[in-house]
Amino acid sequence: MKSSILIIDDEVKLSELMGRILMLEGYNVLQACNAKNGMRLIEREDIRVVLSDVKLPDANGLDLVERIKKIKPYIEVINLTAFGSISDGVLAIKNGAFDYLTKGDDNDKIIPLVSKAIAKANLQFQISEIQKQTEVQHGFPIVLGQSPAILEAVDLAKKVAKTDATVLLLGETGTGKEVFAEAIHVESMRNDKPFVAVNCSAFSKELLESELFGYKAGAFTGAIKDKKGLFEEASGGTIFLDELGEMGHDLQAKLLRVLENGTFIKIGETKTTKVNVRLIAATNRDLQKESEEGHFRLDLFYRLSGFSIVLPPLRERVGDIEVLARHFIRVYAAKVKKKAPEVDERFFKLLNQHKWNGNIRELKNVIERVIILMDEPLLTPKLLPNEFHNGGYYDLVALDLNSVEKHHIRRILKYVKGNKTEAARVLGIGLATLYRKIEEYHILPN
Ligand SMILES: Nc1ncnc2c1ncn2[C@@H]1O[C@H](COP(=O)(O)OP(=O)(O)OP(=O)(O)O)[C@@H](O)[C@H]1O
Repeated sequence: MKSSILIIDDEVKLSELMGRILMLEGYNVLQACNAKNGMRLIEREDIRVVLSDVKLPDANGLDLVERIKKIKPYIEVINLTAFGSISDGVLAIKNGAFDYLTKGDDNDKIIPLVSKAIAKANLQFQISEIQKQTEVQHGFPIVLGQSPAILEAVDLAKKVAKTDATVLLLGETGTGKEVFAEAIHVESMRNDKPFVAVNCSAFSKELLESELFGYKAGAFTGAIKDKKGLFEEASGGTIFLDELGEMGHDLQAKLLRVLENGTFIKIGETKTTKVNVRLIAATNRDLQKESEEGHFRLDLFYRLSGFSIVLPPLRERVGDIEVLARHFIRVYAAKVKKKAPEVDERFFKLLNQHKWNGNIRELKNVIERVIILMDEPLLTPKLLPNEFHNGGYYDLVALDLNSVEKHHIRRILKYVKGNKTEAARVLGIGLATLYRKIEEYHILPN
């Protein structure tokens, strides 16, 4: 894409000549004969460099630098000063201009100077875009949405963030439990210390213990030197244990001890280690039921459930789907360096009707796919996968939710040629959850 340059000068002939020189260099050139028109163009157009005369009919070009930077800080301004007016040039740079050119005298300097200013402005523009995206990725602003259910969850989370209480986040897969956990950490007094997230289902039971609590050299074959566990890594900060329901009974006992008195014993060690870590746990399983059935320690369940926050599934916050979708559209369009597209209203209508079993993660993936597929700056329903359309996959099978889930898992397993790790990633669930569902639904290998 060509970079745009704006020339603000009431001397039309000179400005046209400069414009032609710059156009021949491949730039897109816009012109304004006074500050008012220039500012209007700056607001409306994607301009990176401004060449502005110092003596404009309605303003002083030196003061314009500040006004421009106020609305688009990445734009670089080059002031055009009258012959012999060094003081203007000095003042221009003092005011934040990139440089100055003496009118009629510096024609051979224009191109290299503009090219340097463009390079700097483009870099600043990219940085400001990245900052815009990361700004919303911390704390509660990231928890997008206005539905009563999510506002209530945010309110609870903000209140508990200021304390040191253990928090249990409950909600289906992809509802944003990890996003919430990090937001609680960011809003807490511990935010200058680490936030360590662990997905318990990603490790075997034995490995999980050594990951969390570490071991002493010689504790088992292969334990060549002492290893710090993630609890120690999170020292002073917060540890987030996702899919906690996957943890074995022995480890649950060890976790309870850390919660009760802040100590644990490393594998192969005899003395205790002390840690000061806040715990946030999450699960998409019914821990109360599992505790009553003996699959989860009741004492640990009581200890954890002191402060629980339920994250609503996306289908219960339909009003937020468009807000989230628009956010992901902006993020993914920027990622593939495309301009954020317009969106056909029917596109949102289909999104609102969808069941979203994979919740926000599913929505995010659908939007990423759509942005990759789009080849015009308009999102239409035809870019959405089959299951969004009448007569699509789910309508055809039209079965109860469990059958649809079973059918879908089978379909994905076939798609990834039986690779369970890949299937769990595509489905947006933990590996252990996938194994549990395969067993539950008696899904046979293809
Ligand atoms: N409010 C939000 N705004 C933007 N993105 C979000 C939001 N909530 C969740 N996401 C995105 O959705 C995806 C799923 O979120 P997250 O991992 O927090 O869910 P989860 O409930 O922990 O899922 P699981 O139970 O499967 O681990 C992530 O990619 C996350 O960035």
